[in-house]
Amino acid sequence: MTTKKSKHANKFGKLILSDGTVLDGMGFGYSTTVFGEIVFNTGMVGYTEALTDPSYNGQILTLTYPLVGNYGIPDLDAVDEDGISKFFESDTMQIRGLVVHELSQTASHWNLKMTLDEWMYNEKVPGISGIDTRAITKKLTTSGVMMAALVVSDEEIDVEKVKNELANITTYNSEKFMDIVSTKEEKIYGDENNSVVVIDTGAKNAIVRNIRELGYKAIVVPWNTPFDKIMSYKPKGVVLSSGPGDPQNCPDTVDTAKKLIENNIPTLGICLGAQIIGIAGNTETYKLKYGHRGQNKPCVNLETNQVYVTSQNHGYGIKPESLEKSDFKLWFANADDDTVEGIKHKTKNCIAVQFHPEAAPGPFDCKYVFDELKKLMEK
Ligand SMILES: NC(=O)CC[C@H](N)C(=O)O
Repeated sequence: MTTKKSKHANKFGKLILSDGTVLDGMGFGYSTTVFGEIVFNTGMVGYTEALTDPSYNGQILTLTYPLVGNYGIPDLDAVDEDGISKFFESDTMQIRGLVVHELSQTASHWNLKMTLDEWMYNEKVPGISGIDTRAITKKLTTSGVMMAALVVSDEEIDVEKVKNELANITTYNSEKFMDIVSTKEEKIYGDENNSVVVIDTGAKNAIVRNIRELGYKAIVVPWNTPFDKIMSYKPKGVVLSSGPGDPQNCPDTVDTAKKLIENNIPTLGICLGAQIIGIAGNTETYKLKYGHRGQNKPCVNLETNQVYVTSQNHGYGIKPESLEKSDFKLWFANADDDTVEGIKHKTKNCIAVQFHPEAAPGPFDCKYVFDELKKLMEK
C-alpha cells in the first residue's frame, strides 16, 4: 500500500456561474482561470478515466460523490500489450476544471503513483473543493447546464473581472473540439488481417481495447477521414467513437457516416458517434437540459425487454419524435426518462448506442453491443 498527501491544495478558489452565482471554496491543482460548461457526474468512482475522457473536453466537471481522490492516481505510463494506456482514456487530462465537495488530503492504494491534486497540478488543470456539489446539481437540473468560470489562485480573486470575462466567452455549443481531440494521423493496433476502422472524434482507449478484444486489428483515423480513404483499409467494420461537443459541428463525419450506411458497411456508433449516425440517417439531435453523466443509467433493450445498467456521459441526444420519419428504429430507451439510447438501421448493417458499452468507468453489462458489431461483420 502506498500513501501520499496532497501538496497543491488550500489555495484561493472561486466557482462563478453564468447566472451570477459565486461559490467560495479551496483551490487545488494548478493556479489558473478556466471557462467551460459546468456539468455533473453521479459516478462513485472512476475519476482517472473520467478526467481523461475526451468527451469532457471544454467542460468543468462536478463529481457528486462527496469524497474524491482517496485512491490517488496510478502509473501514467503503464500500457497493455498493444501499447494502449492501462488506466487512462487518453494521453492528457481533458476536463477544463474539477469541482468536488471534499478532496481527500491523503490518498492510499496499492497502485498509487501520485495524488489527484499532484496530477492536476502537472496537467495544469485547476480544481476546487469545499463546494456544495448537491446545490450545484439541483441548480443545473432546474435551470439547465450553463457556462462557468473556475479560478484557482495563490492570491485574492477579483470576482467582477472574471464575471466580465465569463459574459464574453464562446459557449460550449459553438466550440469546435475536433482539432483538439482527434488524432492527427492514423494509429494501428495489432497485425491481424481483419480490421476495424475507428473514426476518432475523441475516442476513449477502452473503445479501441474492445475492438482488439473482438480479435480485430484497430485502425484509428482522424475525425474527417473521407469514406474512400476508410475503404482503402478494407475494414470489416467501422466504429464512430464518442467525443465532445455538438454532433452538428462534425459535418465531415456525418458525410462519411452517410456513405457507410449507403454502402452497407457494418458500423457501430457510440455516443457522439451515435448522434452523428442519427443525423446521417435523417434523425435530428437536440441539447438535453442537463444530460446524463453517471454509471447507473438504466436502459431497456426493446428487442428483449431486458434492462441494463449503463455508463453515460452526454449532453445531446437524438430527438425521439424524429425517429419516425428516419431510416432507424428505436433499439434502447432510457428507463428513467424515455430518451433515445440506441438505434438500429431499418435495412442496413448499422447500429448505434448513446450509452458507453465500453464503460470505463462503469458496468460491463452492455459489452455485448461490441458482439453485435462482430455479428454484423461476420454475416
Ligand atoms: N460521450 C460522448 O460521446 C458525448 C457526446 C456529445 N458530446 C454529448 O455531450 O452528447
